[in-house]
Amino acid sequence: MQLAELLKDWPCIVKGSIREQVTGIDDYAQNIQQGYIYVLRKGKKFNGRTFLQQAIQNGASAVVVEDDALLDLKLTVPIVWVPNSMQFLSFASAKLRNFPAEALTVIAITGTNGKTTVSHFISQMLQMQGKNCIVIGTNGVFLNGERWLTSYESLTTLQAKQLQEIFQLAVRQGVDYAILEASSMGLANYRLDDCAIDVGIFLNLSAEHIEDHGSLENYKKAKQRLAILAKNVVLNGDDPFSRSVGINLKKKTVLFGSKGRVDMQWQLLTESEGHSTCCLQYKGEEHILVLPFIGEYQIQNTLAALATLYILNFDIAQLIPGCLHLKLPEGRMQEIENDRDLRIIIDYAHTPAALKAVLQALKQERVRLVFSCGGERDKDKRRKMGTIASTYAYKIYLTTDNARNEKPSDINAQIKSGFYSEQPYEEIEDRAKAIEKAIREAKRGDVVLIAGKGHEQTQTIGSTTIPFSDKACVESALRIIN
Ligand SMILES: CC(=O)N[C@H]1[C@@H](OP(=O)(O)OP(=O)(O)OC[C@H]2O[C@@H](n3ccc(=O)[nH]c3=O)[C@H](O)[C@@H]2O)O[C@H](CO)[C@@H](O)[C@@H]1O[C@H](C)C(=O)N[C@@H](C)C(=O)N[C@H](CCC(=O)O)C(=O)O
Ligand SMILES: Nc1ncnc2c1ncn2[C@@H]1O[C@H](COP(=O)(O)OP(=O)(O)OP(=O)(O)O)[C@@H](O)[C@H]1O
Repeated sequence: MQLAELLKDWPCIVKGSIREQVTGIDDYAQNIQQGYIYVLRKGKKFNGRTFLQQAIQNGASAVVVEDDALLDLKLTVPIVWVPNSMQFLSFASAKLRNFPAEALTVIAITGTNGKTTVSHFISQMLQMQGKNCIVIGTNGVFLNGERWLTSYESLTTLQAKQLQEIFQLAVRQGVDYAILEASSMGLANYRLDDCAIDVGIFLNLSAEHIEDHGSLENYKKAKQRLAILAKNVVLNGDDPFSRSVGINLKKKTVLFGSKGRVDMQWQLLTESEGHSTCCLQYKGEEHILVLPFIGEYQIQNTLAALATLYILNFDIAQLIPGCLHLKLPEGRMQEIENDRDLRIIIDYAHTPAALKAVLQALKQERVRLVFSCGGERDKDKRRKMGTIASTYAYKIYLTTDNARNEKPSDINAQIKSGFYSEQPYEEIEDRAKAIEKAIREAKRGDVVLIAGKGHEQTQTIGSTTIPFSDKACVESALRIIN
C-alpha cells in the first residue's frame, strides 16, 4: 500500500514523499523489514530514537513520530507526525491487512479477574452451537479449544500488530468469532482500538496495576475505554464499577447479577460434590442451571458468557444443558489426582480478590496454602493477600512467584505484615520444595492449594527465566513421597 493511501484518513504532517510503498509497521526496530514503517516512540525503559538508525538500515520506508520536534530530523526516508503513535500503530496495522476484524464477531472481556475463564467458556458455548472461534489471552491463542499459533509473547492482550495478524489468519481459516481478553494495559495502549468489538464484557474491578496506570482513576478510565470501543455491552450488575459503566450508555446492554435490577438474574440454590445448582431468570422465564464447579465467582463467569450469547441473539434455553460440561482453562482450580486422599489444587489466583474468591469457595476445608507474590509488580497487594491467607488458610507456605529483581524474603515479609492471626506458617523459598513440604504434611482430606502461577511454565528470578511448572512439581513430589 502506498503511504499516501495509508495516511489519507488520519491526522498527520508528512515531511518527504508520500509515494513510498509500505509493507508493514512496527515500533520495535529489530522487527523492521524492507518497506515497514518504524513507529518511533519514547517508552518507560527506552527511547525509540536510540534504534532509529537500526530501523532505517533494516529497510524502514518511513518513520512515524508523535514528538513534532523530531520532524526536523534529517533522514533519508519520509517522517510522519501523528498526534498519538500507539493509536496510529493500531489503525495502520488494521488498515494494512484490510481491517480483518470486521469479518469476525469480536468479543472482548475486561475485569481484574476471570477474563481467561470467561473467554474459554464463551468459546465452549459457541463451539456447542457449531461455530468456529478463536480465543486470544493469557493462556495463549486457541482455535476451537485447541492451542493454535504458539509463537506469540505471553501477554494478556497482544500488541495491535499481532492481533491484526491473527485476525487475518483466522478469517482465512473460516473462523466466525474472536474472543479477546482486554487488559487495562492493552486498552490504555490502544491495542484494541481497531478490533471492531461487537460485545464488550465488564466482569469486576479491584485495585490492581495501579503502579502502571498511576492511579485508580486512570485504571478505571482505561477499562472504561472498552465501553466506548464496543457496540454492545455486558455488565456484571453485582460489581459496582461494572454497573456504573452502564449509566447513560446509549448502547445495547445486558446486565446479569444476583441482586438489584438486572436482565439475567441468578440465585445459588445448592452446592455439593463439586457442582453448583442455580436458578436463572430472564425475560420472565425460569431455568435450572447446573455447573460442574463451585464458588459464586464461577457462576458470575458462566453468566457473563451466557449473557454474551444472549446479546448475540442465541437461544439461552438451548445452551443451559451444555453448561454442565463447561471446562475451566488450564491452571484454574485444576485438581491433581493422587492416592493420598488429598485435594491438590493449582490455581492462578494472584490478586487479593481472586485468592479470597478461591478460599471462600473451598469453604470449611483445611487448606494448606502455598503462595507468594510477583516481584516488581503491585506491591500494594502483598499485605492484603497476607491478610486473606491468614483469614482462611490452616497453614501457609510462603515461597517464590516470579520474584524478578526483588528478594523473595522481602516480598514475603510484606505478605506477613498482613497476617493477623497466629496460624502456622513457614518460608521455603524454593517453590518445588514448598509444594513438596505442603503435600508431605497434609493429612487425609486436607486441601493443598498452590496459588499464583496456574498454567505458567516458567519462573523468573533475577533476570533469568527458567522452565517451571507447579503441576510438574506436584507430580514429582507425589513420586518422592510415595
Ligand atoms: C506497560 C506496557 O505495556 N509496556 C509495553 C511498552 O513498553 P514501553 O512503552 O515502556 O516501551 P519501552 O520498552 O520503553 O520501549 C520504547 C520503544 O523502544 C522500542 N525498542 C525498545 C527496545 C529495543 O531493543 N528496541 C526497540 O525498538 C520499543 O518497541 C518501543 O517502541 O511497549 C513495549 C513495546 O511495544 C512492550 O513490550 C511493553 O509491554 C511489555 C511486553 C509488557 O510486559 N507489558 C505488560 C505490562 C502488559 O502489557 N501487561 C498486560 C496486563 C497483564 C495483566 O492483566 O496481568 C497484558 O496485556 O499482558
Ligand atoms: N469472577 C472472578 N472473580 C474473582 N476471582 C476470579 C474470578 N474468576 C476467576 N477468578 C480467580 O482469578 C484467577 C485467574 O482467573 P482468570 O485467569 O480467568 O482471570 P484473568 O482476569 O484472565 O487473569 P489475568 O489477567 O491475570 O490473566 C483464577 O484462578 C481464580 O482464582
